Amino acid sequence: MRITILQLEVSDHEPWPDRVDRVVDLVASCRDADLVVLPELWVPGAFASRFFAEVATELPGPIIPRLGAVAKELGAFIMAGTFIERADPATDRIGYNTAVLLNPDGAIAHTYRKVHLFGFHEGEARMLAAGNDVTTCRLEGGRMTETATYGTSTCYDLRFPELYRILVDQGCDLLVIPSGWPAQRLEHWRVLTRARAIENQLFVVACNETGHQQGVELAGHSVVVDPWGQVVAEAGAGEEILTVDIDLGEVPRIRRDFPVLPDRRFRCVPAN
Ligand SMILES: NC(=O)CCC(=O)C(=O)O
Repeated sequence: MRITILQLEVSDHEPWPDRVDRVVDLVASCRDADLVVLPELWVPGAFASRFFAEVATELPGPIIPRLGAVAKELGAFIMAGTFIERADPATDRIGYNTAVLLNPDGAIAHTYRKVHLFGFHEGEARMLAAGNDVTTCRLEGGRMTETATYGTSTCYDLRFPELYRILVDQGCDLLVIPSGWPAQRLEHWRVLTRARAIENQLFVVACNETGHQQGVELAGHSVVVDPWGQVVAEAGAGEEILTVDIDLGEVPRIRRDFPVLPDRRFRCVPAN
């Protein structure tokens, strides 16, 4: 399976409508990918909370159909990153931080509302509503010759390992993590992406932003980690397109040869 990560520069100096046009063109250039992956909240910027209300939309909104048309043209899945999905106006929250997967027909195949909101009472933690559902989606068709069980989580979720056990219990072998992770905590990113791959014995595809938003420097260093915890490919600090071929057959091989998961003793229950 060929995966292309678009590690986008998302900086305050670029007006977001310009970025949307630029990114749609970039995605359209990914001609040989089975799956194209975009980062978290790349339209406003993960830390550019002053734009959240302005870009909030019901799904699909104006941008996702443009990417859907590209998915159809490429015959590829597009993990379109995350969007501010407008919430019920009766609540005091603008919306959800929602990850959207498009299938090769250009339709929405899966959504995931970020469960753990970042900011400790500021930023998205104050402005957005948390999701509760953790589900997987089968990837087959399009250009793909194999099938994957796709699961996703968003950025800060990486710090909560119990979420990933729910995905593993649903057969997840490909974990895609759109992110807006700051440079200040790059070493946490490196350790946690590998830890999630090792403990769950699956592929981790983590797509980060780069650039500067509201005084925060984003780390870049998007990464693909195999189910043994080895880094298959890692981007640098700037905007970059990273293409990698993975063999999903490694997941059942490693789970068979080093069968850690059946030794689990505890199961997770939602905290609230
Ligand atoms: N966008 C985010 O969720 C940022 C998470 C973060 O900075 C951290 O976990 O550290």
